[in-house]
Amino acid sequence: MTRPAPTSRPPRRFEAERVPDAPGLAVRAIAAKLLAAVVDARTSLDGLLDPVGGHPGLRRLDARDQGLVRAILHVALRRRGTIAAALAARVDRPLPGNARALEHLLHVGAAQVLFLDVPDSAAVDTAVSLAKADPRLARFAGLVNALLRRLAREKEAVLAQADADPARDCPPWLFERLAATYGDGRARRIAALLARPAPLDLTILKGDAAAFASQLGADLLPTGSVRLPAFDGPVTALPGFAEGAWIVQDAAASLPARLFGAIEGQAVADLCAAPGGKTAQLAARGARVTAVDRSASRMKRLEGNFERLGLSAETRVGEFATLDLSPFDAVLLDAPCSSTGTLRRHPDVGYTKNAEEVTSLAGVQARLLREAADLVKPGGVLVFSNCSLDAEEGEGVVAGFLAERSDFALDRIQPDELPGLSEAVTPDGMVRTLPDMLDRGTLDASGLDGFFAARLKRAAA
Ligand SMILES: C[S@@+](CC[C@H](N)C(=O)[O-])C[C@H]1O[C@@H](n2cnc3c(N)ncnc32)[C@H](O)[C@@H]1O
Repeated sequence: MTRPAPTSRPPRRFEAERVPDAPGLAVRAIAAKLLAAVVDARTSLDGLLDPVGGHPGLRRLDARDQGLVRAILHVALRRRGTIAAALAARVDRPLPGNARALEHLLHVGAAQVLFLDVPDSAAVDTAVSLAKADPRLARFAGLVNALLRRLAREKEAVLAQADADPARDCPPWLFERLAATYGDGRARRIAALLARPAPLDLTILKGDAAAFASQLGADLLPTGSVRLPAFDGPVTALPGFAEGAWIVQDAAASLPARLFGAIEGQAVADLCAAPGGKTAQLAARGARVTAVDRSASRMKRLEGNFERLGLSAETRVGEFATLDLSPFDAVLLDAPCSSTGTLRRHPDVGYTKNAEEVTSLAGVQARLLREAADLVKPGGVLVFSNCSLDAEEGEGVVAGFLAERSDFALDRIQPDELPGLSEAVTPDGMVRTLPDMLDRGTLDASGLDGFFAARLKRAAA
């Protein structure tokens, strides 16, 4: 990248396509911009970080620097409450309310100082340089310097207190809902897990999971998934990737497809299929799968994944209720939801979603469940699932459906269907995983995504 020619005009603020190219500066400038996009404009981080369609400045960085941007953003969002409190405790008076860019720059600096293996001097100096280069922030450069240096000096004290109140790092609207549903103590335990980086879980599609776990020195979970708690490299380098032996999938996300039991040779529809994790599980177990998704680009990803995995499925793009589909022996509806159960992997969700959206998504799910039910043959099975922590999107949707549809009944899931995770089976026979389940000794090795699943059976004709 070449440096822009010197200009006599005052420096412009950095735009997406105009970022500084001194070592390390672009990384922090982009991180601050993307943090603003998530927190202020509620933009999904996945879209911003996408290697193809994501932020243009990010795409120009090399893989290592892209990784650093991702790491800064993940920890800045996951630990947002701790960072905000640590900064607030070290300023004499509150930062000016309109200085959002200053706040984002400080959060990016503090995330590195407190939680990442980045030299303090690099974190502080880049923040100060960026402040000086931005006309809105130049007058705060001294404050940025003093505040981040003080944070670096007092890091140990901050970190010693970081886990004292797990609720602090949970977006307040979400904590309120968790506490209302699961009680204050449980909500705090869930929040403590949500503040940790997620382990890497693999679902083994070919071969023996136990042998694979021992080859990798990984943890074989009682659910059958293989867990690498602190994996930080490219998954493509792991054995079995090229052979399509496994998919990356949280242990909780692997459960809904398992609830169908033996499905070899059956006609199974996966109606919200892309990018295809659960579709792959169904196809690997010998079902004749029809995969539907309304998103053509996500369906392309499913097809790419299936190529690597050496699996096949019929694919259809469109809203499933508008397509000409004949009824199936079994149907999976893994519905779009608020995704709050995946916060550990997607820490932006707490800032891009809110309580109103939970209610509106529950309405969408209720409609999709009604539509999906019509695609189940008499005597057939329908599994409804999503990755929300919210009862309104799970138990509430199923209760509303059963009140309307006398031709369907709950097919109760038995605790022994989820070995090692029977606590996730509710008294009504549904699955509700919570992030504080699946204790594996340490916080970083424990937990799983929040997921909901119910199995419904249609009456025989
Ligand atoms: C939670 S994601 C599915 C994840 C997927 N089951 C997996 O395990 O990889 C929800 C998907 O539903 C799709 N979708 C939403 N409404 C739809 C509809 N009416 N018909 C088909 N697909 C839909 C979205 O495009 C999105 O890909």
